[in-house]
Amino acid sequence: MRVGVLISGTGTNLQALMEQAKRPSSSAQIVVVISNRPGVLGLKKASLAGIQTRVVDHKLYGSRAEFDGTIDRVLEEFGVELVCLAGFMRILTGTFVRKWRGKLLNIHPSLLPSFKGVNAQKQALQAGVRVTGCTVHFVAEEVDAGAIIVQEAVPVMVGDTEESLSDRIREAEHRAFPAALELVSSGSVLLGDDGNICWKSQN
Ligand SMILES: Nc1nc2ccc(CNc3ccc(C(=O)NCCCC(=O)O)cc3)cc2c(=O)[nH]1
Ligand SMILES: N[C@@H]1O[C@H](COP(=O)(O)O)[C@@H](O)[C@H]1O
Repeated sequence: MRVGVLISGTGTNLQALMEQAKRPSSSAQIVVVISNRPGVLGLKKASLAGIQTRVVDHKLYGSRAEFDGTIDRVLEEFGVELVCLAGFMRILTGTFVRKWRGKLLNIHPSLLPSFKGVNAQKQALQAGVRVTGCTVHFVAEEVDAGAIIVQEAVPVMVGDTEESLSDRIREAEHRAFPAALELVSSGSVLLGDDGNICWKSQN
């Protein structure tokens, strides 16, 4: 399946997805990486891997609709069938999310539905939970509320800072996101019409 990855920064999740897609057994082929910010490290990672990159700078657009419309045009240009949000930090419009329903995956650094939104790791520390983690989900219009595909638990250690916890969660992200990408690109998992996860029996 032809995959597009949207990034905004470092691209450590992108790196994990690219390594997964390179494996011979993978059903995914990453064909384009799009960043809403120019010059980020993730773009260099993609180029080093020989993957085409595009920058769609949200600051150059008068509206979210126009920004999303340009992203959509690039995805269509590359014949993308599945989109991964890997550290992508712009909220997408309902029109875009509806068009790509069931073809749009996001990674969030908490066990949803706990700790939605930005600074999820900080919310976990402030709540005093002993276990947090990461979630890969289908993107719905409501932020961080889509059907859950894969989760991985991560322990909170005594003395953890936002940084030490984020590093530990990110290691889990780099396992969870590639696993979810395979499940969806191989057709094992899809988003049902009722909005719930549907696991296709492979026999
Ligand atoms: N409609 C829809 N779109 C999304 C876009 C990105 C992400 C990634 N996770 C994100 C979750 C939250 C934010 C956020 O609140 N950023 C500050 C406002 C930035 C802005 O003004 O755009 C960004 C990405 C998830 C979603 C989602 O669940 N639904
Ligand atoms: N979605 C969130 O964006 C952060 C940065 O991701 P990356 O740019 O290192 O892939 C990660 O912590 C991820 O949970």
